[in-house]
Amino acid sequence: MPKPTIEHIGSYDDLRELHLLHYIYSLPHLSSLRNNPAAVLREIDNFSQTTGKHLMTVGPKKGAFLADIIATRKPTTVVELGGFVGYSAIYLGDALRANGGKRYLSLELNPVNAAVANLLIELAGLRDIVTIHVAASHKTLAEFVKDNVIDHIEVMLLDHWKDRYLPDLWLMENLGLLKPGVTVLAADNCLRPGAPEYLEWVRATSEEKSALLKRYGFAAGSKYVKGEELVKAIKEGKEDVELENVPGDPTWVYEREMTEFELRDGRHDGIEVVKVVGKE
Ligand SMILES: C[S@@+](CC[C@H](N)C(=O)[O-])C[C@H]1O[C@@H](n2cnc3c(N)ncnc32)[C@H](O)[C@@H]1O
Repeated sequence: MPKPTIEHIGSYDDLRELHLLHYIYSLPHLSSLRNNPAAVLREIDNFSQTTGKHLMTVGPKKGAFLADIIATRKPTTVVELGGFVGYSAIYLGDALRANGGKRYLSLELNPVNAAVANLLIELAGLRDIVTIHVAASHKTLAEFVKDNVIDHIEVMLLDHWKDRYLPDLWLMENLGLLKPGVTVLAADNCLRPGAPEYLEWVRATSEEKSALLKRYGFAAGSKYVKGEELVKAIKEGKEDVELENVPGDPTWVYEREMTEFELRDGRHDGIEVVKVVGKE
């Protein structure tokens, strides 16, 4: 009988996400990892060192930087786009709990990655605070609005595929999820592999952003359902509404800062932190 073909299992062709699970669950000291987020994170890092299989997690340095944002802002809810095997959810879910927060919502497209993450989050004892939502981020964000799961973003980690950073920001600009003086967006990998379109947008003036929208082919007065109309359509359960590529709102004003981190190979990556200031 021919083997069934499953086009995508994990994010890596060698299924290292599944090897990671075997590695962790074969550890002789597994019981010492239970309800111990730091120990689970240490073992995820050890897996890469021991096997030479790199995992695209935020890792300890960027994890500490992001945890500091949570300690400073003390959000009730954190949303992350791109959960992978749960490293950032464990790191930041733990930081959120330590700072009085209640919900860490992790959005992950790939169900196999989500299954791995769920087991590791459970092992770390964070089941009560971290939930994983399996779908493309734009769909889950719209569902959150429809079901009143969130009415604004407090702290968000953007760490999914880099070409989705900007369309998802545009969606949030339209859905009223950005709250001046409150919302902080931390976008990983802005230098490597890089998210140039996202950086260009959050650094542009409103005139420059209007010009960018034209460049992206959004003609003025085009028929996209935007802003409050889009929120209404989502709440009414309309299914044919465009979510994946909604033109951004050029009037949002952002303050931004890039923090650089040295990677294992000596090259640099950066997290762009954007604070929502208001609207022009
Ligand atoms: C860089 S990894 C995330 C790493 C994770 N934040 C960590 O530090 O452990 C990117 C993840 O984003 C997921 N992803 C990519 N595009 C997505 C989308 N549109 N919605 C949700 N998840 C997405 C991929 O399946 C992958 O697991």
